[in-house]
Amino acid sequence: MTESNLNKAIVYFRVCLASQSPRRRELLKQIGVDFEVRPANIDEQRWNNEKPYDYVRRITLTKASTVWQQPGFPQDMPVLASDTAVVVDDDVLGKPENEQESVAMLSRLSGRTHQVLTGVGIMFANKREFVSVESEVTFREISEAEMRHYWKTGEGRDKAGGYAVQGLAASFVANINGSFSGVMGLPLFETSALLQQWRVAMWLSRPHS
Ligand SMILES: Cc1cn([C@H]2C[C@H](O)[C@@H](COP(=O)(O)OP(=O)(O)OP(=O)(O)O)O2)c(=O)[nH]c1=O
Repeated sequence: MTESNLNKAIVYFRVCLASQSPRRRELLKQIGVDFEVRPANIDEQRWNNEKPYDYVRRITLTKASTVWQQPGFPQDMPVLASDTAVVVDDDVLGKPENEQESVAMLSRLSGRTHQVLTGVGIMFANKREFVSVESEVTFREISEAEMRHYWKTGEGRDKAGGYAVQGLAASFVANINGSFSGVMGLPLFETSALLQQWRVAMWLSRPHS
């Protein structure tokens, strides 16, 4: 394929983002991808003894396939989905529903390093691909008063692990080793590489004159 042909292929590659997350929308926009949004709304319950990686992979691919199978979904558009898990001592922290849960989660993260695992999946017809990125995030010690104040700001409410690195919780984060965008919900380097691979594969599978 010549470079000019590949550039033409880029023009008609639109994806569906299977997510209700405003962060994922913002991040995908940042790398210039043309997309529409259809949330998957699936049951995100973790199975007993399911390893964090297996959990993130299953949930990511279930989000993608749920949207792909929606009645009337256009069968010429790939679906992109993602899932983020905050992992501490092999436990996956969910999203806190009240102040008590929020304080309990932040107490587990205070003064130590945890992992944030984000998966990205893409699905088109019978093809699917999955990649994941694990980042190590180190929090300084956080006082209970700070945790309670943080809950009241509302920022931790719909976030895995009860915090958002892109907001006020940046002042808790002493170090990140990995992908900042991955911690925020969509690892941009890996997402863009995945889309680039697909762009080439889809271009090659089209009839050309
Ligand atoms: C750790 C962390 C998570 N988050 C967010 C990203 C995700 O929106 C959310 C993780 O929950 P997810 O279940 O991965 O995503 P979601 O339910 O918000 O959206 P959908 O399933 O429809 O795609 O937490 C941040 O915004 N910043 C952070 O620092």
